[in-house]
Amino acid sequence: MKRDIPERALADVLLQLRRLGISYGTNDADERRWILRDLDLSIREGEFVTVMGSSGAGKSTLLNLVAQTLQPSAGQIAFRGEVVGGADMPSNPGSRRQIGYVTQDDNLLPWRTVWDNVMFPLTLVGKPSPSDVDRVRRLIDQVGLSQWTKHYPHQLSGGMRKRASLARTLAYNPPVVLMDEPFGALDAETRAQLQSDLLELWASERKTILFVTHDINEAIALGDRIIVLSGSPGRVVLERRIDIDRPRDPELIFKAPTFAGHYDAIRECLRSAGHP
Ligand SMILES: Nc1ncnc2c1ncn2[C@@H]1O[C@H](COP(=O)(O)OP(=O)(O)OP(=O)(O)O)[C@@H](O)[C@H]1O
Repeated sequence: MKRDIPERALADVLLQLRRLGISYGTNDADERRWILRDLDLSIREGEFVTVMGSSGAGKSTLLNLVAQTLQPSAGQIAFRGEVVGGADMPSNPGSRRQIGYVTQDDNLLPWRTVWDNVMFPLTLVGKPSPSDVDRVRRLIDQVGLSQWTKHYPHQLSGGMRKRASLARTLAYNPPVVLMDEPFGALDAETRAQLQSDLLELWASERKTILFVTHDINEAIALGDRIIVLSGSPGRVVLERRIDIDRPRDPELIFKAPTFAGHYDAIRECLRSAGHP
């Protein structure tokens, strides 16, 4: 594996995957098909990690393991040094609440307004406090939907629904946010705007983000670090730190002096992994 990341002290590691693996099949170990195997990854507090890889390499599976919606077949997941998930452990609803998940679909509830959709996760855990309400108002403002709080999802554009979905995920303030190709279906202009807005939100909220994308420009524009998964079973085959200064403008990221070097290295790695 090509790795340009120095070994880091574990002190600032928020999330650690240790020899993580998942397989499907019969109970006979020999017949199981491993989707991910022996995956080691440490993610620092506040880090933005983008995940790339060929189709079927296990990117969504990786997010589902971190979200604990899938049970690993091997290895462990540690959060702030404490093991919260593993092959021999039942899933832990308490640690799941540390994780926000923005999926490819926005998953907004069609019968609720924007305001009620964003409030929804908070209402699940009790009566929202005045500070919760303030936070939701601020998030809706930050994603540019203040004029749309009384509208229903079907009255919004695709980009606006993504914004509402992002605000809803951030509403309960999870330290980790997983994003699975959230902007994949949007037109280029909307996508660039959402990327910028996401970077602003990330800077103000200081979340730790694990973001899956098929778009090399997007991966470079957003990430502190890019990892590429490949193979069957999937493993990390490239890990690359993106040394481009922040704040970044996703639309002009190609002008950064080191952009071409990153782009070529990632493209080459994806090509040899069978990515079109
Ligand atoms: N329940 C399951 N049983 C068996 N195999 C599964 C199951 N779920 C996923 N897989 C397999 O796991 C592999 C990884 O799937 P995953 O969706 O994580 O890939 P991905 O990298 O996100 O792909 P894409 O880029 O196409 O979204 C695929 O080969 C898929 O067929």
